[in-house]
Amino acid sequence: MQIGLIGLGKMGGNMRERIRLAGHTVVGYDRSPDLSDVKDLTELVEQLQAPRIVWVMVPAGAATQSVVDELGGLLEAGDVVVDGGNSRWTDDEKHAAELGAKGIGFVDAGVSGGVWGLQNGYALMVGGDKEHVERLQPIFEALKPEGPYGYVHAGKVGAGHFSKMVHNGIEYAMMQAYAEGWELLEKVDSVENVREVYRSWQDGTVIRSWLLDLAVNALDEDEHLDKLRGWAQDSGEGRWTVEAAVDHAVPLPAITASLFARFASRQDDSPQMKMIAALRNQFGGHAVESTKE
Ligand SMILES: NC(=O)c1ccc[n+]([C@@H]2O[C@H](COP(=O)([O-])OP(=O)(O)OC[C@H]3O[C@@H](n4cnc5c(N)ncnc54)[C@H](O)[C@@H]3O)[C@@H](O)[C@H]2O)c1
Ligand SMILES: O=C(O)[C@H](O)[C@@H](O)[C@H](O)[C@H](O)COP(=O)(O)O
Repeated sequence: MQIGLIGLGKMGGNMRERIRLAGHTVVGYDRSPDLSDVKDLTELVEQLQAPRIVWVMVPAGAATQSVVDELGGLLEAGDVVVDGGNSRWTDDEKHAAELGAKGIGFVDAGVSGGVWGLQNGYALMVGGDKEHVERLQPIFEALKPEGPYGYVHAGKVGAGHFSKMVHNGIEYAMMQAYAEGWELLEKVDSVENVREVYRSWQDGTVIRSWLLDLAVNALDEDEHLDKLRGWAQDSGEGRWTVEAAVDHAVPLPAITASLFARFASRQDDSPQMKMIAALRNQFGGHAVESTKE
C-alpha cells in the first residue's frame, strides 16, 4: 500500500520507518528539507496513485489547519486525509466538512506511544466513517502494537481525538500521583532509598504501569532529579479534557488538579499565595515573609 505522510518529527519520522518496515511505500514531506522525501505537498500528491491516503502528523492547531487547507486544494474526490496529531476533537468535524465538500474523506486518529512507538507500536484511537477507516486498515495494522489491543475504531469523526484527549487527561492525573508520592517519600528520613521503592513497585503491585517503569528509568538517570527544574509545559489535551468536563457537568477533580499543578509549576512565586499570606496577616496577625531585595 502507498501512503503520504506529512510531518516527520519525533512521531512522523519513526512512523514512516515502522510503516516501511511493514512493506508499504511511504512518501514523506516535512517543511524541513533534511527530513523530507519530496520538495513540497504538490510533489507528494503527484507521487501517490489515486485514490490516495495522506496522514498528517504536524503540531495541532495552525500547522494542521494549513496542511489540511493545502491538501484540500491538491487532493481529489475519493482520497482520504488522516489527522494523527493531537488535534482538538472540535477541529475534526470542521476538517471533515471542508474536505467532504470536495468528496475527500477524513479520519481522526489519536496516536499514543511517543518516541517508543517505533519499537513498541503506536496505540490508535480512530474516528470516522467505516468505509474510510476500513481502507486504512493495512496502515493501522503496521502502526499498532502487536497483540489484540492498541487499536479502536471509537466512533464517528472526532471520536478518535476525543478518546485520545481523555487518555491524556488520565495520563496527567497518573503522572501527578506518581510525582506526589515520590516527593513525599523523598521527604521522610526513614525511607533511605526511594528509587528502590519505586523499582520494587514495578512487579506485583496494584500501581505497576508503564508510567511507573518510565519513572524508574528517569530515577536511574538522575536519582533525585537534581538536574531538572520543577517546570512542566502542557500542550492542550489536559485543558480540553477539563473544558469538556465542564460542558458535560462531569466532575474531574484529579485531572483538573493535575492540570493546575502544571500551571503552578511555571510560576516563580505565587501571586495567590501572597493574597493568602496578606489576609492571614490582616485577620490574625499571622507572620508573613517579605520578598528579598
Ligand atoms: N511527541 C509525542 O509524544 C506525541 C505523541 C502522540 C501525538 N503527538 C502529536 O503528533 C504531532 C507531531 O508531534 P511530534 O512530537 O512529532 O512533533 P515534532 O515537533 O517533533 O515534529 C513536527 C514536525 O512537523 C513539521 N511541520 C510543522 N509544520 C509543518 C507544515 N506546515 N508542513 C510540513 N511539516 C510541518 C516540523 O518541521 C516537524 O518536523 C503533534 O500533533 C503532537 O501533538 C505527539
Ligand atoms: O500518548 C502519548 O503518546 C502522549 O500523551 C503524547 O500524546 C504526548 O507526549 C502528549 O502530547 C504530551 O502532552 P502534554 O504536552 O499536554 O503533556
